[in-house]
Amino acid sequence: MSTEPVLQVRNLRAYIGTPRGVVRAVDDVSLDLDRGHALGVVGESGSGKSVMARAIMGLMPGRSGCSGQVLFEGRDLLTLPRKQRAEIWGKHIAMVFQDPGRSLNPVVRVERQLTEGMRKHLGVSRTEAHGRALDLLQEVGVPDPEKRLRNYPHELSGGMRQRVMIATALACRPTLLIADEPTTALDVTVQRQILDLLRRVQRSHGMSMILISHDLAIVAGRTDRTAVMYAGKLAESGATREVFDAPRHRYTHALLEATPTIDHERHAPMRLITGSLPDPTAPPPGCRFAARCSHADAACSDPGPQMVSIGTDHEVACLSPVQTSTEQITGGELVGR
Ligand SMILES: Nc1ncnc2c1ncn2[C@@H]1O[C@H](COP(=O)(O)OP(=O)(O)OP(=O)(O)O)[C@@H](O)[C@H]1O
Repeated sequence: MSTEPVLQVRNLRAYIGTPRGVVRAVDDVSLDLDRGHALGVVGESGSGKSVMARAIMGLMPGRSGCSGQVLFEGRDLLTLPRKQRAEIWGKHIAMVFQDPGRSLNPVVRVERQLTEGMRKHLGVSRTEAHGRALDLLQEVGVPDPEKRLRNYPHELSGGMRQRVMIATALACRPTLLIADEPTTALDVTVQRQILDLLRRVQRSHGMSMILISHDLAIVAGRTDRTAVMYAGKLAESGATREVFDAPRHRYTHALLEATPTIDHERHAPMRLITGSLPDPTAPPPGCRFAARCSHADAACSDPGPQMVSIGTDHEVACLSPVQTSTEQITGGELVGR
C-alpha cells in the first residue's frame, strides 16, 4: 500500500464574492492527511473550517474562487473533470454534516438511501445491498435494523438519524470521511456516543477522517493529528497529543484556556479570548491573531510568520511561540526560525 498521504492540500485558497467584498475564507492553507489517520480541524466559528471542507469536496457556491491543489490519492480534485470528480465523491470521499436533513432525503425510506450508492458505485444486487444495509445499521448501533430500513428519516430520533447518515456515508467504504461538526445538534451523551462511533469505524475500516469542530474537547482523544485554524489560515498543526499538551501558538494556547471541557490542570482557570476575528474581507497583513495577542510586536505584522517546523511532527506560524519547559531551562533555539 502507498505510504503517500491520502490527501495533500497545497496552498488552498477559497475566496467568496459577497456584496461587502471578497471574503478570504481559506487563505493559503497546506496540510497532509495520512492513510488511515484522523485529522481534527479546530478553530472559532468563522475561522474557515467548513469552507475548507466544502472546497476539498468541490462543494463551493458559484461565486467563490478556489485555487491551489487538493490532491486526493495524487489526483487534483480542483482540476479533475466533473464526471471523474463525481465518481470520487460518491465512492471514495463521503461527508457527514451537522444536520442529517442535508444528506438524508425526507421522502425516501432508509433502505433506499443506504443502498442507492452501493448499487450505483459498487454494482451490487438488490439482495446483496439489502444484506449490507442491515450489517451497516448494526455496525453503527441502530437497533431492529430490519424495521428501520422501512422507516422514513422523520420516524427516527435525532441520534438515530445521525447514525443512519454515518451508515450511508460508510456504504461505499470510502477512503476518506469528512465530518463537519457532526454532533452539534445532539445532546451531550448522544454526542459522545456518535463521536466515539466515528472514531471506532474510522479505525476498523482503516479509513482516513477529517473531524471538524469548534470544540477542542471533541477532537482530543479522537484524532491522530490536529490542525488549528484562525481567520482562514493555519496557526498550528501536529500530533494531537503534542498540540494539546504543549501548544505553541498563542492562539491555540488561548483556545485551550477557554475550553472548560478539557480537564487539564495547566490550562485552568478558564479565560476568555478577548476581541474577535478580523474582517475576512480585509484581513491584516502578517499574523491575523496579532490584534488579540499579548505577545505580538511589529514583526508579527511585517511580514508576519510562516508555518515552520518546531519539533517532530509539529508546525507553528508564530514569531513568539509558547516555550516548552525544556526551552525555558536551556534557552533552546527554535527549529526553522
Ligand atoms: N456562502 C457564504 N457566503 C459568504 N460568506 C461565507 C459563506 N460561507 C462562509 N462564509 C464566510 O467565510 C468565513 C469562514 O466561514 P466558515 O463557515 O468556514 O467558518 P467555520 O470555521 O466553519 O465556522 P462555524 O464553526 O461557525 O461553521 C466566515 O467569514 C463566513 O462568514
